[in-house]
Amino acid sequence: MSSSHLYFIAPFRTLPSSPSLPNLHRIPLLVSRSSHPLTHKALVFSTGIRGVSGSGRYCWRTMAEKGKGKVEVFDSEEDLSVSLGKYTADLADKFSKEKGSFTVVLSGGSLIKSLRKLVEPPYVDAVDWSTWHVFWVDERVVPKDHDDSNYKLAFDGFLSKIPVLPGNVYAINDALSAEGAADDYETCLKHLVKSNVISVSAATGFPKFDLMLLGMGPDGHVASLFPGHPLVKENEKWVTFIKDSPKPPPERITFTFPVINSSAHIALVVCGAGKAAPVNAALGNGQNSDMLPVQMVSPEGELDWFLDKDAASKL
Ligand SMILES: O=C1O[C@H](COP(=O)(O)O)[C@@H](O)[C@H](O)[C@H]1O
Repeated sequence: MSSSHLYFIAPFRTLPSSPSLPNLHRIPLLVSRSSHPLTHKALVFSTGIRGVSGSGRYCWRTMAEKGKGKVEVFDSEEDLSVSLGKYTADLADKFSKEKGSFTVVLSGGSLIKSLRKLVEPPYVDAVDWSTWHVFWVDERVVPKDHDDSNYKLAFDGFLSKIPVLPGNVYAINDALSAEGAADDYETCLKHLVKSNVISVSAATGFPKFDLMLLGMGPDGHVASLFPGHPLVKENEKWVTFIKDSPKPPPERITFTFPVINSSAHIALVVCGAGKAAPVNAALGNGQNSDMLPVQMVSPEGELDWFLDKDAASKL
């Protein structure tokens, strides 16, 4: 897709209501974006509940393969960040009202920049930050003040700008080895499960976080789970470590797929043409023999893709 192409499909309300719509994504593209009277920021592809997401936004809800989740494609990273801010704030509000807490898991990398709207009005003042419990899906084994630290990235770009309770921010212990830090983080999670801060999946017995905000690397890695690495198959540990990460720095700790996939909600946030190929591998119709880590993200809850148009350009 590109902005110069015709790629509007149909406003949601014009779609037939039958749940058996076959492969709507194959319907020829119909209307030029610029010529249509309604404004829209995104196309929404979904396997989920039918409905319009946001005012004036066209929704294309399909009955495509289950497990791929809802996909929103934004004109720009700026538009994506506006939507991601609202999505995160809405989920925080929902879980905080339901159970008095909101457990959110951050990635490193470009994800943190895409959370910038949360540190601006209205969210910075309106969100009840006291209910937030913040975790990392992966961390590099470096001191917390090191430029490679995912904690530092999140602190500088997000956490230092919101009144989250310091005791509710669960960074890894940077005084430990990779093995030690992974064990320590898993022990920390187990305590928080016991004290009911973190829920448990009835289906899997693994911790069930309210929201995981995942980025994806250009090779299709998520967290520190890299293509072809045996760690992608870890199915017992909650947190594990890697000492030969293909992306520097080599030593990291990471949540495992059983934990990632026990989440109530996962947002996969991907921007840039350099990531279009793995996005297409995950969401396109082609078959590939070796599953990329991003293709193994399949939560028991809801999966929402936030793509800018460059990341979606091969779909
Ligand atoms: O190394 C990492 O990379 C991924 C992707 O980062 P991005 O900058 O390409 O968005 C990130 O999600 C992960 O947390 C991080 O440790």
